Amino acid sequence: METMSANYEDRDTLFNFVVKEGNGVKGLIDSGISCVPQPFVQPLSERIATPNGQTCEAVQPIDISQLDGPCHTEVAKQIVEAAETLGFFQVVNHGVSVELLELLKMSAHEFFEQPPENKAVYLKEVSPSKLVKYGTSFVPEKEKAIEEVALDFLKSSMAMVKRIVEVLVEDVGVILEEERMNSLMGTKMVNMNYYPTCPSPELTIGVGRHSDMGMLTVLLQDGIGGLYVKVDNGDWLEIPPLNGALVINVGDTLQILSNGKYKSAEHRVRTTNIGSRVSVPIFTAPNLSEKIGPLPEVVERDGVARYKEVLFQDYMNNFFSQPHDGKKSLDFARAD
Ligand SMILES: O=C(O)CCC(=O)C(=O)O
Ligand SMILES: [Fe+2]
Repeated sequence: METMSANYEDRDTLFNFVVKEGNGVKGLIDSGISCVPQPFVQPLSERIATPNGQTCEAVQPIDISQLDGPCHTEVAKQIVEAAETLGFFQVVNHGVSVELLELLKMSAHEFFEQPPENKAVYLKEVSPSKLVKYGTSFVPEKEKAIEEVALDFLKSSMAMVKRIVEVLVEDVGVILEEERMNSLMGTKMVNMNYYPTCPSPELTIGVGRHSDMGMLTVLLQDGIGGLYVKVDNGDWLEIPPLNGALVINVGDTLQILSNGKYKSAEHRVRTTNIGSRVSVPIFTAPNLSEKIGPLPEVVERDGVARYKEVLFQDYMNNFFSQPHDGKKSLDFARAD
């Protein structure tokens, strides 16, 4: 175990403490540092100076419960437009109980606020489960409570996710067979992110610029704020916390399938000094053996295939082989 006098300016010491020993960035903050160690200081171009972004029409929440009622056309249009422009939107009346969302946020805080030695048993090198890892997931036998809420969240949001994907796919004139739909959404993962209070938020970032690789991401964020999405003109727009709402964003796979119609959104997260923040994303992605490429009907209509067909496993390997760099991940599938 490191002591308070450890030299966190040294990359290796820092890596061992934060990653290998599983103390996380939270452990660093808890050790009493008053400034972000040099290796975490971001180049000017990556820092997020403004505490608040602008908000605009595009982030007004969509009442998804209206999708299968008399306003179907209107609501479907809102979803399609948001997916085509920002690639991000919020939904309310989504069928996931608001009590469950509250419980989830509480459980995430409880999990991360445990002493480091309790969390260390879930580190990926030692975790008893292949699917369950500290930083990405949990140990079912050991963390029954947290596993149950996370699973509930996953289960109760899936119908909504599928419905949104259906609406988006229908709008490009395609009806996917049940089997293909299930293969395209066969990989599901719930993460819990914890952003400790940061002594110098202006120097660093919570999560760097990236896009998500899958179909759609559902994200529960708490009231702290700090999630930004890149707009076409290069500005960053904050997706404001909205109690009871869920954030939905388009991933790379859906951009590829739609031949570029839907925008996998480049996003990033600011840190703050007002309090710790938790967020809980559910990622849906294809089965690893699934081939992904622009849907043939769309290519025919567009007259060009903007992406080539790739095995999702290869897409994912490439995605995780590089550090975050905006939407560079899509280059792997770009047609030459
Ligand atoms: O914490 C957030 O608001 C977003 C996190 C995120 O982008 C991710 O986990 O992929
Ligand atoms: Fe993300």
